[in-house]
Amino acid sequence: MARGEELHPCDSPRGGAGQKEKIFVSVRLRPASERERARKDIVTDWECVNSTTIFFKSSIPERSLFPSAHMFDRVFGSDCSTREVYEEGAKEVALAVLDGINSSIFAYGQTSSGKTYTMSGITKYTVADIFDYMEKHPGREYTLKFSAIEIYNESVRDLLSADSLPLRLLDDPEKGTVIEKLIEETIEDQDHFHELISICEAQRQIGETSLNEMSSRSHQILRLTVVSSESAYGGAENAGTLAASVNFVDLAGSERASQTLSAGQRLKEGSHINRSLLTLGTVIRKLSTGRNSHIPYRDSKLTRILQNSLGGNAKTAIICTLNPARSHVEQSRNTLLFASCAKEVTMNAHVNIVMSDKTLVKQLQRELARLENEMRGLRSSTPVTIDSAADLKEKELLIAKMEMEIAELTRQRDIAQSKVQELLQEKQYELLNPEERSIVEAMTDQAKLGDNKLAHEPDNRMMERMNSQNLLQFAETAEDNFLLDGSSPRLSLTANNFVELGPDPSKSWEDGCETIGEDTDGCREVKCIEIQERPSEIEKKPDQCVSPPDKLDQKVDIIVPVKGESEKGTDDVNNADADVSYESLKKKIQDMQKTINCLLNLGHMDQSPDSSETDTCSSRSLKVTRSRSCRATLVGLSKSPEEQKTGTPASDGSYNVYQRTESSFSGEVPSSRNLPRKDSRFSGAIHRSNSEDLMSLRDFGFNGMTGLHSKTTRNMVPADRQTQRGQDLDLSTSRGSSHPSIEDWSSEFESRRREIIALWDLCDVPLVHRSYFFLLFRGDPSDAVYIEVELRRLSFLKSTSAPKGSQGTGKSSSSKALSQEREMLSRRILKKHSRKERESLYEKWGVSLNTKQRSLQVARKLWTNTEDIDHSMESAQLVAKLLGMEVTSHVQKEMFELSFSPKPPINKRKSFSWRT
Ligand SMILES: Nc1ncnc2c1ncn2[C@@H]1O[C@H](COP(=O)(O)OP(=O)(O)OP(=O)(O)O)[C@@H](O)[C@H]1O
Repeated sequence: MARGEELHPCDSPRGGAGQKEKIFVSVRLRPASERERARKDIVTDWECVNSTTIFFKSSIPERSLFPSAHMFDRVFGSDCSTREVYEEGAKEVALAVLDGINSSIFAYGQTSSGKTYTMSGITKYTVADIFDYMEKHPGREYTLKFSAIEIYNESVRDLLSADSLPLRLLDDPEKGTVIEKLIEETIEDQDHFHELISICEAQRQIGETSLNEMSSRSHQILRLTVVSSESAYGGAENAGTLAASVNFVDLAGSERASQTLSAGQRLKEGSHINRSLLTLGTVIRKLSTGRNSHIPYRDSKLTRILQNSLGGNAKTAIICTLNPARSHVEQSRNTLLFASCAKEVTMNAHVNIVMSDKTLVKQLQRELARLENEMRGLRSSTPVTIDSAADLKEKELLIAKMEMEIAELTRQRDIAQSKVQELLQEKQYELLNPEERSIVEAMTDQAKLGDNKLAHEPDNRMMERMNSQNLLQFAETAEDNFLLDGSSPRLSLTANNFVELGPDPSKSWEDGCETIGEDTDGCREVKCIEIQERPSEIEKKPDQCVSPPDKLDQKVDIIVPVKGESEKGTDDVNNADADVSYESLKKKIQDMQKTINCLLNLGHMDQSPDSSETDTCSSRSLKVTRSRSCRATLVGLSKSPEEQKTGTPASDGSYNVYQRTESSFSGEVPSSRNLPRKDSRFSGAIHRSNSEDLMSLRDFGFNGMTGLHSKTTRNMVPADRQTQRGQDLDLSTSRGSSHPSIEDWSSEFESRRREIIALWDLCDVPLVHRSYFFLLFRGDPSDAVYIEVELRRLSFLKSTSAPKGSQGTGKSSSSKALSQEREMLSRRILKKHSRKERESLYEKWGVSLNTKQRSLQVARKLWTNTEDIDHSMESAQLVAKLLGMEVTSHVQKEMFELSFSPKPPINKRKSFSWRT
């Protein structure tokens, strides 16, 4: 059985650490020796009647008056083994040392009664059990130390020391009495311990031989000290090092000096022996009374050294040994008298934890926290509760009053707001030209055709937004206007701006102002494309782009009444049937939106040579119309010839395909059938069919570029396949094929490179750039995208640097749109810089700071000075749009990102600088 479980103080039947308990007293009657039996002296008057009672059965009449029965904690008869005595009379106390409790085992009795015989066995068994326990608990660290002293004639001698010099006793404020210079041997194993015991016995016999051959007249104290590491006890809560000692005290014979001593040296010896024994008796007797009287520990070396083991912090067991011979009956009776006294002594043992400073601090902190909690508890239990309740009631009244005030103020504010709105609406309406008024009236009529009650609310919101925008415009500075104009996502009818839906129309006019001011992105193209790709979601998304009529010069903001998600809450309050009519309302709003689109596109279509745009009103699949900015990204609105025939997407539907003619810079506009195509996947590319394609290219100012390829059509490299460098690239020279051969690409590459070289000359591109480009891009299929970028870039440079009037006559409107697009992109890029940074850039670029005309300059500078903008992917994408490319495929993204990277990678191809 594990000793810790068996003898832990808490589990002990005799009480745990810190609890009062009596000294465990047992009596052992040794058997008669052979010699004693031979002398017929064995007649014994003692009989152990049971395990706790020894009986005196004297046949001598004069002794019959003595008490005949004595009870102790345990009585061992002559037939009991030492093992039994250890197990039942000493083990529990001895092994308490493993739990950090000091303990002592005394052997008391007259000479030759068996003290040494018993104590040596108990010491041996104890050590064996300690080692056994340590082996069963390898995770704990134990240190076992051993020391041995002999007290003879009130002189303390170290039995482990070779010399016989007496040791001094010192008083330590913490430890009590300590023996100076006492040797403490660390015991490695049981064999080591037995060696040490042999040394002690040898030392003791040397002394005894010189003094008294017949009897042991000295007191021997063997001390085992067990130190266990912190982990051995209790975990973090009770962390600390345990340190305790167990004393095995083999006392000198207790017979009276008169019986053994006569005179001279022997008398002195006897008095000293008795002094320790007598003091021990006195101490035990005084302790047994329980009175708070003086205990004379310091009267002898023995009691002084064993002070703790006798009346303090220790567990103690006393084994009183009896000589069975009738001739020693007096001494035996004295021994029993001593045992009876000792039985009454109460001890107060507790665990000895040697705490580290850290542990002590933690414990003190815990104690402090506990005391603070107690104090708080005391405070809270004081009669403050009445005041608190009164305070609470007062505050509740105050809150109720404030709520009423808030409600009144809100009502007044609403009234004021509605008055302001009415005034602004009137004023705004007056500012509209007749055509704009008719548009607004048409919108209003359209709304009135449905549910008047429901239609009014969006109208009001629309006007709110109009008003808010006007207010905003007046508030902006020139610098802010430059960055905000065209980038806010509101619907704006202006000759120089595109039309786009604004933010959530359900928000108040104050919110609208904030939203407009904050939404600098303004890029709704992606949403438009998503809607296009997932027709089922169209009706859920109010964001639609409307192309503005170019002839409108005056800037007027019109908010199309659109029901947003957040509006539902208002309807719930204002209209009990809101949930039921929500779908119908949404449909009406969509119809209205369609009407607006039609109205607005009428103006636009007047200028368009192709009437396919009218499909935006009539075709279900083309509900989403576009602003000019959207045009750069909206794709796939029209079906390809293949799709028209089969009803399925053309080719594999996975890459950008566009076609160009080879007659460079001719300025001719290709027919709609030869314009770039785009299928759904790369929705951001600029390629579209028919009129969309035409407008797209015009808008971006790529007339020269499209004309450039008028003779030989070609396909762009599929973007997703560009990621697989080294693999065959599918190219085609025919419109219907999407898988061109390597031969086709080679001739294509040569042709394009010639174009590039020609453009370099026209654009006066530095030789360094030309050299790098020429060396790096030498016809690998994956070069297609780089070649394409360079061509576009050069086309742009050419178109923007060429003198006015040299770019063809039919370009003005698309050039204007391109200019607007560049402005918008430039603003978005520059918005990423602080005002200070922007101004320093303008200064660096020599761009005018005071008018909006600078936008074109800024766009051009951003085109050629990409190192001046931040290196984020978003900026790269915006610059890509400036280049007229849509960064949707992995390779393109990668390319632009790397082009912007301040630390170019090892791959030179990727690190090619696109700057001129
Ligand atoms: N229980 C016992 N069984 C057998 N022999 C015993 C027993 N107790 C003691 N003896 C023997 O009795 C003799 C005296 O024992 P021991 O030396 O232990 O007595 P003692 O009390 O220590 O005497 P002293 O006070 O002189 O040292 C020894 O020879 C020992 O072997």
